[in-house]
Amino acid sequence: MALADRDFLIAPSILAADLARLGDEVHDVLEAGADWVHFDVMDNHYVPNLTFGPPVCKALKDYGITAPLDVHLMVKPVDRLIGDFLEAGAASITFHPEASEHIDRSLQLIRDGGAKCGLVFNPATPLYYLKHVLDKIDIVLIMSVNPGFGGQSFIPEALNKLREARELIDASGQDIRLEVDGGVKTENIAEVAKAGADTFVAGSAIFSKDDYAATIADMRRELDRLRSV
Ligand SMILES: O=C(CO)[C@H](O)[C@H](O)COP(=O)(O)O
Repeated sequence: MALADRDFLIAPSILAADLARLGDEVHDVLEAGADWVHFDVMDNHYVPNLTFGPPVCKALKDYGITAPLDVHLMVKPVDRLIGDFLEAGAASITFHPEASEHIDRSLQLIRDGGAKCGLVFNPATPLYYLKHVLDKIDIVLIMSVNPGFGGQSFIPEALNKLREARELIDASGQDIRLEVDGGVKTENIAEVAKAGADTFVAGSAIFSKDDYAATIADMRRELDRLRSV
């Protein structure tokens, strides 16, 4: 899809929010203009960190959050958490192909539960699996850091991966979002969009600032500027 026609979404990662005030933080960032809420699930097994699970996702729904909750599973095994996240109100669930015993089955479980599904690729994981499931996914998520921690620097090689994924998606003719996660900020968002991304996860770049609305507006200005060139 041509850059000018792309609909860009900003998905703040709650990993960087003040977790003691999570409901308010998510409310505030949505009021500030965010589109999705990115929900990083880490299990201290697939990645060396531990975050939150389905009860926290449900608590956000119960708090009144209606924006899509974009659940990124950094867990192994994958399947046994899918049902609980579907029940908790996840709008989309993505997982790492190498963490799933049966990729097609995991995708099917998510779709059967009515959520959007997708695959996540770490910086050194090839897009190899993609071609077999392009007609069955809604999201491709490219990690631009090694998963497990917020606040890391963007790995430049991810730009090549984004270009490659964009070509595959466009050639497939499918309606698939190309999401990017890790080290995305106002200063690099245009370059990342130019490489093909349309959905931007940003944690520390947004939550470390006092004014979320100004930060998100700055990001959108960068994206608009790129679109108008
Ligand atoms: O999935 C993640 C780490 O595994 C985070 O979502 C990601 O790193 C975003 O944080 P930041 O914008 O601070 O880099």
